[in-house]
Amino acid sequence: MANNTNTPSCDFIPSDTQKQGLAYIQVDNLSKRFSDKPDSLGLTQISFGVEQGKITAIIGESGSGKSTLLRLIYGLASPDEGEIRFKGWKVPGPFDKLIPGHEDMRLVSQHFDDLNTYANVWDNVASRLSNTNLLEKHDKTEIALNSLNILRLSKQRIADLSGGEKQRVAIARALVTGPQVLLMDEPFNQVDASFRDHLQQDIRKIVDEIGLTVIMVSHDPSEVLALSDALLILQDGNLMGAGSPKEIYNNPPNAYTARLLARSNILSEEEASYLLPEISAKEIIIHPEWIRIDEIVRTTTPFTIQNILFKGFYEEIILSAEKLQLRCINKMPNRYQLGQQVSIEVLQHKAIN
Ligand SMILES: Nc1ncnc2c1ncn2[C@@H]1O[C@H](COP(=O)(O)OP(=O)(O)OP(=O)(O)O)[C@@H](O)[C@H]1O
Repeated sequence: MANNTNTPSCDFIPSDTQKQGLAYIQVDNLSKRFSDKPDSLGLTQISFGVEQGKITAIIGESGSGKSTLLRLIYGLASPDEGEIRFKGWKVPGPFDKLIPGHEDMRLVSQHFDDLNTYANVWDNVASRLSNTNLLEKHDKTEIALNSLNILRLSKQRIADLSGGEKQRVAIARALVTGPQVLLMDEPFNQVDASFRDHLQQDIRKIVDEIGLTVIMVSHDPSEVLALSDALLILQDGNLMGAGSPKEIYNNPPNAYTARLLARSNILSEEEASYLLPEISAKEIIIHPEWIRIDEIVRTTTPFTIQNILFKGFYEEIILSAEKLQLRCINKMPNRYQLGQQVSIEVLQHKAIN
């Protein structure tokens, strides 16, 4: 579906020249403020590159600037400072074009605003294509519906579909014109857990088969860790981390990232001195699975099991000792009782200075 040429489409700024040696999508020193909302943090001096044919996920708390960043990449808003380049060319902003939005990209928004509720699935997707070649229009629509596994829903009205099915139509509608970049804002928001996995697998398959580049916004750590090739972590408009999910999860650059991805224990130096007296650092990150419970009490100041939360095949255990409280994972449910005293071993930690 995607067409991978290096020449600019008609989507370029006439005075611009193509810069060489940049990432497929290169964001440099990007800042955005909203004048009608002076207290809003917008985005502050963000720089990163996006690789072609990969899934990049932008994750952060609500209001951290995820959707703003996606809209800037697409060209629906213009930066106050910095620039965004796609294949070396500046992405035109809303004042550079009659219809904002880069021609080689498609944005699937959170609320399916794009779909015609009363038209059927086929027409919603086919209507993106011109009537100059009806056979080609038919084939492309069929391919797009097939790739999202919704060909069987062709005759159904959008109004009669589930949230997950609507999401599939919205993606098929975005892909039918063969964009090179697909931007998705919270794509799995309205999809329940069992359908989510299938949709994620379908998206991965499309990315691998046609070399599509995907940038998606999410606030769900399990989703981004499982699906993305690269992660961008946003907090209050600042880029707090960038890298592969494994790298960032196992070696979080800061406490915010660790809390967001792993619901980590973040200990102050004083708190940490109780557990890891040999470490001197401003903060110590300990993921819940980096703690091992030892039933034999080996110290004079043991931990007490305060709470045991049933999570299916594992338990989340809350431990406390003096002022310190820790969350850890127990993969052998029903082994411990509330109030039981235990020792713990910290298998791994990350010190932040
Ligand atoms: N058009 C706008 N005008 C004024 N303020 C805006 C506009 N768009 C976004 N903001 C503000 O910018 C900040 C970032 O918003 P944004 O929607 O990008 O965050 P987000 O991380 O996507 O949040 P959520 O997860 O809740 O969707 C917020 O304070 C928001 O109110």
